[in-house]
Amino acid sequence: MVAKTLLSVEDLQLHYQTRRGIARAVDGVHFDIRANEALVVLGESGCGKSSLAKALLRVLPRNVHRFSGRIMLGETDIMALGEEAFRRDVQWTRIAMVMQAAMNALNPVVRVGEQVAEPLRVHLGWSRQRAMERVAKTFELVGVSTDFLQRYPFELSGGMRQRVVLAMALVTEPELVILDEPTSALDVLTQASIMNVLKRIKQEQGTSFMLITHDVATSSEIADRVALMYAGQIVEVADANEFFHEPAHPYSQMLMASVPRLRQEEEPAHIPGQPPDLIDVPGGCRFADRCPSRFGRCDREPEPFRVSARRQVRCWLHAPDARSGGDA
Ligand SMILES: Nc1ncnc2c1ncn2[C@@H]1O[C@H](COP(=O)(O)OP(=O)(O)OP(=O)(O)O)[C@@H](O)[C@H]1O
Repeated sequence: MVAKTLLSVEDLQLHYQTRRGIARAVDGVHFDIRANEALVVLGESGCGKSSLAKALLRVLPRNVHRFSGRIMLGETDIMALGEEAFRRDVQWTRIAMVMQAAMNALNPVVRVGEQVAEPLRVHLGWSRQRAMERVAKTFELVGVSTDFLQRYPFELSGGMRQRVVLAMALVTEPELVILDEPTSALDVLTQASIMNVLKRIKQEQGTSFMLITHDVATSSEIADRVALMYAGQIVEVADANEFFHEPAHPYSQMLMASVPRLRQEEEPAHIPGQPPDLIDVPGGCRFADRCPSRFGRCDREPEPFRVSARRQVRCWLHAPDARSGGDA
């Protein structure tokens, strides 16, 4: 049976006003996430991954110039909700997030059990006792002994602190948990144990995850699907197996060729050039300057072409008429 679509995003835009001009951090993004699915969002630094996450949870800075598009969460059109309804019914309760470097942002003078209870107390208005019972259950879920409830953050290792912030995101039993670079500050063994925790939670709780990272190796651990971002847009979204073994977009292909592998004889490839400035994005395909397959059509901006039921590629090579010649 095909799982239901949990989140569906169409033409999402998040632009910032800056002194130099408008930064188009998220610029026409389309994708969906199914129930009990892990979508990994990959991309180079600065391509808009965190902005995409913040747009979904509506945690926006003051200098937003434009925030638009359509986001359906189940049957709810969450873009149509006013601030108060969004905060009450969606934020931290149906969609929760582990922000980048969250484990370093724990309050040093509050016991971790109390901190994890906060979303239940603040957003759901639960009593202290009821909240602490749920926190204890969530600690077990993420593999933290309940003896740690009374501890302060500085008494915990990095891996344990990361599990605590994960517990904070899971404690309200949200349908979607967004994780922004959840393991980048951790050693490889701790990273692997956190990924195992996520996999187990996904299996046991049916939670959907959107995991943001620039680390292809970590992402392959958990990904059911992969979305690759470039210059504020998703250039390819595909089932993980297809993405890792037969990437379709030229940028995806170059990215996969650049991943170092153990015992590899030849040097991993590198992608020449730089991503464009988001304040001054070129017309046409944003990857064209770095693309070895560039051709005539790339002067116009491609749309995301659906090449199969589960795969979209924003590249003219994959336009419906490209295989029959097009206007190349
Ligand atoms: N509040 C803001 N005001 C202006 N520009 C911003 C703001 N936040 C992010 N940006 C810019 O938007 C672009 C996308 O940033 P974002 O943090 O979303 O990218 P990212 O892919 O998550 O990067 P990283 O992997 O380094 O965290 C960058 O050019 C960044 O400088």
